[in-house]
Amino acid sequence: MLYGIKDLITYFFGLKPEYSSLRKKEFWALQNINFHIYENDIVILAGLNGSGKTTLTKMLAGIYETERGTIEYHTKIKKIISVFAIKSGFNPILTGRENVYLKAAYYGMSRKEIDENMDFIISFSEIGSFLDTPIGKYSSGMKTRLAMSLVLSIKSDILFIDEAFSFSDSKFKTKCFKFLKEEYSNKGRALIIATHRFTEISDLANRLIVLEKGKIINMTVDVVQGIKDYTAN
Ligand SMILES: Nc1ncnc2c1ncn2[C@@H]1O[C@H](COP(=O)(O)OP(=O)(O)OP(=O)(O)O)[C@@H](O)[C@H]1O
Repeated sequence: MLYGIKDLITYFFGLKPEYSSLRKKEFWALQNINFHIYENDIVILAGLNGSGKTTLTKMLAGIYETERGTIEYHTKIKKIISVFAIKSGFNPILTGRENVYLKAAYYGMSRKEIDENMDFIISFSEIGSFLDTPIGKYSSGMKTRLAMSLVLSIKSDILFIDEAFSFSDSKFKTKCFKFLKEEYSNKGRALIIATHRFTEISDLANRLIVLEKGKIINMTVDVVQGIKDYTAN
């Protein structure tokens, strides 16, 4: 916390903190990371708790800045959507429908865009008449369904998903994976999923990146073998 305050003060005066070495108790959350994401890539980010998946995803999505090194986008990218804590941002006293408008605004969507996407969201989520029920009465899985249907309705060039399927039933998960494959494997877009449930999505991905203590320890196009090696170790 002390370092954070010191750094904030430094930033406040328009400077960037530069340290030649780590301060006491600091460590690199990510180090020597180097890879490309291509059009039509569906990449699984795997790794143990604390290996750096979320940090990397947030950096790629532009939420965290890099302290060293660069992230370059070579193609024209109009929309990047990143999904962390899929169920967050819902207001329990508003209905599902009202919450869709609220949450979609966080993703930068206009009212017109949401109106256009609403039919898809209703049919994909399959929550039926619950759409006009306060979301506080929803189960965790129903909230996930609604939030995920909203995300999938948005035509993003790059989609980052961090552990978003935990509360979904297997039927909905399968439907999402099928949709993601159709949408992200051949339309010039890209999908990056950080997950511990990679066996469920091994068919979906064309690349696997395994992180350990902030470093890439395996990067392979043989996703099935990569997952076998990862789980064996
Ligand atoms: N805001 C933060 N401040 C300080 N350290 C952080 C912060 N966010 C993450 N870390 C640290 O960075 C490391 C990587 O965390 P990260 O959340 O990226 O791991 P992860 O692979 O996504 O883990 P999990 O599988 O548990 O979600 C961890 O040691 C974590 O404690």
